[in-house]
Amino acid sequence: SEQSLVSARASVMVYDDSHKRWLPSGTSQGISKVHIYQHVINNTFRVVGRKLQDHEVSINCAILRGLKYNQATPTFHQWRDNRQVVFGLNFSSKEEADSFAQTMMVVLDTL
Ligand SMILES: CC(=O)N[C@@H](Cc1ccccc1Cl)C(=O)N1CCC[C@]12C=C[C@@H]1CC[C@@H](C(=O)N3CCC[C@@H]4C=C[C@H]5CC[C@@H](C(=O)O)N5C(=O)[C@H]43)N1C2=O
Repeated sequence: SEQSLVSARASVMVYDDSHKRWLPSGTSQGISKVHIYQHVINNTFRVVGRKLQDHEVSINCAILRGLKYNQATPTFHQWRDNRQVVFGLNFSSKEEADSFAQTMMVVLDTL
């Protein structure tokens, strides 16, 4: 019932506001395969990432109207979820960052 619109390799990070530093998301560092999934029945979207090594879920974040997607650098993009958690994606390549961002912008336009 969910289809992947785009996938990209990225290191998923979460910003620790209290210590002003980025932490790897999940129990270990490592590259994830990060998708934007569309739930076709209720037309909702989310970002889901799983570590390449052990398939641990590194991100599972709804894409909601009004999300501000910041392309801080060509390979590091970031946004706040609706609980104000800041996620960062450190992409493995500029090409993957571009295709992910392009799909994200299209999704945000349809919300
Ligand atoms: C208005 C607003 O909300 N602004 C938010 C951003 C935002 C804007 C608009 C909409 C949504 C959002 Cl979320 C904001 O500024 N935020 C969100 C939390 C963190 C941060 C605050 C302070 C620090 C200062 C430096 C900067 C930073 O984090 N980086 C610089 C650019 C890439 C650089 C790349 C990689 C990561 C990998 C580890 C660390 C490193 O390279 O070692 N690092 C970096 O250093 C990265 N910060 C931020 O991005």
